[in-house]
Amino acid sequence: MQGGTNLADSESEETIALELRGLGKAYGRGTRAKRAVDDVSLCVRCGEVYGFLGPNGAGKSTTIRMALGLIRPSAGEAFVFGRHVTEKGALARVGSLVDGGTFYAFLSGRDNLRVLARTQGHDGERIEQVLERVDLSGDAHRKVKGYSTGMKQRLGVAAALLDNPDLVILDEPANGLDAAGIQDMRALIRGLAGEGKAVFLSSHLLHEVEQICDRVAVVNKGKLLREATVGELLAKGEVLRVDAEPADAAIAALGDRWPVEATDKGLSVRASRADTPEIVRLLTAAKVDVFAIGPDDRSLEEIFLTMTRDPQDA
Ligand SMILES: Nc1ncnc2c1ncn2[C@@H]1O[C@H](COP(=O)(O)OP(=O)(O)OP(=O)(O)O)[C@@H](O)[C@H]1O
Repeated sequence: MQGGTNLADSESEETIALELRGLGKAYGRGTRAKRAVDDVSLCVRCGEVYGFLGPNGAGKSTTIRMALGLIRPSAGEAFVFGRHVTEKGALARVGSLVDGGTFYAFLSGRDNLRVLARTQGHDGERIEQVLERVDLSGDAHRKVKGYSTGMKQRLGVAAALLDNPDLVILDEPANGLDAAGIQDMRALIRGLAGEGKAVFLSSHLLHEVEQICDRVAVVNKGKLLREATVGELLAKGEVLRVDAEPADAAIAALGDRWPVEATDKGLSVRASRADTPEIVRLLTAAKVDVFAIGPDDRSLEEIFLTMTRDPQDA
C-alpha cells in the first residue's frame, strides 16, 4: 500500500510531515514482554512544533527511533511526508537529533559537520549558517572532546539542520543546556516552525513544552494519554476549581452535568464561569459546603501530574 493514501482528504501529504499509526514496541517475549510503546497514533503538520511529553521511561525515545526507522515497530507504521519510513529515500527531508548526536571527539565541531555534509552528498555550504544559528561559530574550531554537554547538544541540532530538512525531530533538545541556552533553543525551534518546517520534539520539561509547542501529546507507560493544543490542555477559562466538602457528595452532585476531576487542590470542573450560580445551587441542594469557586489556573505541570499519576499511588 502506498503510504499517505489513507490520509484525510482535507489534508494533503505536503502538510502532514509525520504520521504515526498505531505504533507499538514490545521488548522481551511471552509473559516477560514489556510494552515500551503501545498504540501511539499522531500527526505532525508543517509549520507546527509538536511536543511529545512524558516522564522518564514513558516511551518517547523508543517512539522517535521508530519514527526514524532506527528500530522496527512490533505494531503499526510510521510515514514521513506520506512515505513509509522504511522506503528508500523517505528520510531525505528529515533532520534529527537522537541521543545528543554522535560525533568524532578528536575532530572540531566544524569538521564534524564537514564529514556529515559529505555523507549527505553536498559540499556543506550551509555549515557556517547552521553553526551561527546554534551560536557555535566561536567554538567551531575546537575539538568536540572539549565541548560541554550543552555545546554537543547545540552541535547536534546544527547537524540536524545541515541538510535544510522540512521535518526536524529532536529527542530532548533542552538536555544539558543552561537557562540562556534553553532560551536560544526555544527561539531557534519557533523560528524553524515559522519557516514552515515541522518540528517534533520530546521533552520531560513541561515548562519548555508549554512555551514552544503548538500541540502536545502526553505519554506515559507507552500510551498516549491525550493529544491537544497547549491551550486546550490548560483549558483556560473553561475549567473551574471548586473548593467544596465533602468532595464525594460534590462529585455526585455535579458529575452528571460536567466532567469533574478530583485534584490535590479541590475539584476541577470542566464548566464555564457562567455555570457558577448553577454549580452553587446544585451543591447547596446536595448539602455540600462551598468554600470557594474560581477559574482553575492549573499549570501544565499540575495537569500532567494528574494525568500521569498511577492510581495505585493515590
Ligand atoms: N532495548 C531495550 N530493551 C528493553 N527495554 C527497553 C529497551 N529500550 C527501552 N526499553 C524500555 O522501554 C521503556 C521506554 O523507554 P524509552 O527510552 O523509550 O523512554 P523515554 O520516555 O524516552 O524515557 P527516557 O527519557 O528516560 O529515555 C522503558 O521502560 C525502557 O526501560
